[in-house]
Amino acid sequence: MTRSLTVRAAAKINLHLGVGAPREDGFHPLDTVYQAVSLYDDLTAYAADDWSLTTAVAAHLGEVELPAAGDNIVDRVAELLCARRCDDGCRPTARVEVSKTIPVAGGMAGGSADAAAALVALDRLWDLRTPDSEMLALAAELGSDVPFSLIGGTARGVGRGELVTPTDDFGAWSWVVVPDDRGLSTPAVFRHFDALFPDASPEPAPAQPVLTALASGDPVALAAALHNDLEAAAVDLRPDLGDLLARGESEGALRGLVSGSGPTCVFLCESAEAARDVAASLASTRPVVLTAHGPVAGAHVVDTSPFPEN
Ligand SMILES: C[C@](O)(CO)[C@H](O)COP(=O)(O)OP(=O)(O)OC[C@H]1O[C@@H](n2ccc(N)nc2=O)[C@H](O)[C@@H]1O
Ligand SMILES: Nc1ncnc2c1ncn2[C@@H]1O[C@H](COP(=O)(O)OP(=O)(O)OP(=O)(O)O)[C@@H](O)[C@H]1O
Repeated sequence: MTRSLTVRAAAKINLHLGVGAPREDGFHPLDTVYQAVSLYDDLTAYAADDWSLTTAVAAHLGEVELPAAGDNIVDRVAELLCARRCDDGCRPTARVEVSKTIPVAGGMAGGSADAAAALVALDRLWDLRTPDSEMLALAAELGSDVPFSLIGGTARGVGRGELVTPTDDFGAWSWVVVPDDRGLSTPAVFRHFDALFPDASPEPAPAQPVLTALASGDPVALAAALHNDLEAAAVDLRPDLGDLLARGESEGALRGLVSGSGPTCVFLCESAEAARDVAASLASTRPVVLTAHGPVAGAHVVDTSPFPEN
């Protein structure tokens, strides 16, 4: 029987996204608070003699183009892990299948989740035993959100978002998630932020109000503290998002927020029941409305077949 393992990785919401003026390397300094929420991609890696990758996107997310095998972030993970952790001259071999339910190009770190899942799965399949600190460093090379996708839960991110520290979170938070059938490009949203705010401070807005609200466990306090500096840029590029945010709040959400660089909009609700009610109301005019809860775990193994214990 072929050895295989499946790793699951979650989407993220930025509860706080403070963005400073761009650094010399073009990246923006961030002070952000990530929360992993219960929308997942599953990645299964099978032992094989060659390298192959297939992706499948959940039907409800519509017709979306993902980069072809060879250009996918999962290919980059395999190359990087092999180059840094395998013997000279080795090449990546595995058959990898990615099954996506995280909206694509939606501001919920779908590609980053797949990268984190691939790091965990291939490290285990190839028995590399990469230390956690090196896994986090490799994750940071792959993308600013990837270290958070590894650790999950609720965490503060600084630097360009890649320097993550778990934070206290005493709540069980209920979300409505409204994806959009047209993605927004993350670099384009950051560029639009620069155009709208040419005098932005180099120091991003501090995350303290959200950290305090998380420690209270009170949804009303968290709703008041939610903050996203990219929201104005995303809404300026896509004014319909502003209408959606207002509508969710009028239907009973405590607060609507663009997720990261958008265009997915998320709505914090008082309870799971309230989230179901808001979702049902929004579903009368939107093709896809989901509910989710957070925080949930980072990239973790959910199935092995048969796989020797170390
Ligand atoms: C918007 C967020 O999702 C919030 O968590 C992230 O900042 C984006 O994270 P990501 O998609 O993992 O981003 P990366 O793959 O590292 O970078 C993609 C592009 O986004 C822009 N970028 C990203 C992160 C950052 N701190 N400043 C930036 O300006 C840059 O144009 C970069 O070329
Ligand atoms: N495995 C993958 N899954 C999804 N997108 C991928 C993958 N590999 C590469 N991409 C590409 O990466 C880009 C960003 O997609 P992704 O779904 O990560 O967006 P996002 O959620 O907005 O990211 P973030 O919130 O981290 O900025 C898209 O152009 C997408 O086609």
